[in-house]
Amino acid sequence: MCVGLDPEPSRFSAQYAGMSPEQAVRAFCLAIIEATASYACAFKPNSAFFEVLGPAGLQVLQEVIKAVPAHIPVILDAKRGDMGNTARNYAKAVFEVYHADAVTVNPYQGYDAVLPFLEYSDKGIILLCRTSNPGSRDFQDLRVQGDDGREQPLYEAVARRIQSWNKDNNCGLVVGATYPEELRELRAICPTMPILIPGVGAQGGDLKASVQAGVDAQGELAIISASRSVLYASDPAHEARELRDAINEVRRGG
Ligand SMILES: O=C(O)c1cc(=O)[nH]c(=O)n1[C@@H]1O[C@H](COP(=O)(O)O)[C@@H](O)[C@H]1O
Repeated sequence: MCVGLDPEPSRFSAQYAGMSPEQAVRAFCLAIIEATASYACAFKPNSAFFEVLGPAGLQVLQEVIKAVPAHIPVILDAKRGDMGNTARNYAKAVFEVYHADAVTVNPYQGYDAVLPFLEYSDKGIILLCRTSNPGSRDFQDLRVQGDDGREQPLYEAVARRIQSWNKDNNCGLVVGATYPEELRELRAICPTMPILIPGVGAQGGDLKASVQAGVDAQGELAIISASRSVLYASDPAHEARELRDAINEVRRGG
């Protein structure tokens, strides 16, 4: 169970009223980390919610990442993707300025655009494959000829190609919980890759189907991520524990 940190001050409770947006976001995120850390396998701050605060937001993002206990990985959700020297700067920013342990990357620009991230061989590079939103069908479902010569949806071709990029065993996939059938296919194509699975909770993804389809043969490596359903619950710690327990029950065959 990964807690997504997507802080929206307009949704905060009254205790944060009177603070500046950046103070409120800092205090809110630190409180969420403290309340949920014992149930979380990872935290996933989404950079948009910090960038929107202006320069102070980037400072807050740094502080929030630092506040996560050292044994829990931080996935910076920034969905980066650009060519050569730009990608090098994005990768350096993510890993050397913000000190994230992993990052979400858009693979659409191809290998050379992802390589600057992959070269951080001790960091996680989690590549968008089958995203959770309804519009993911627009391009990701298009039929293409894959490396194996077979016609297949683009998301499958992406997953197969990423297998060949995974020389340092540091790649993962993003597959939405809203598409459990596709998740099952992708787990079969990538049996040993971690899969980040957002879309449970607010987006209505099927938790049981996603866990069953997303885990590897040992019942591991499915990172089920929820943001709003945990952050804005009346008791985030309770919500996080319930989600963690529900995931583990399915892993045990429940
Ligand atoms: O990369 C992601 O994390 C991501 C991929 C995807 O396909 N769908 C998706 O919702 N996300 C992110 O996961 C979070 C979902 O938030 P909730 O719907 O509130 O749980 C947001 O930060 C999204 O940007």
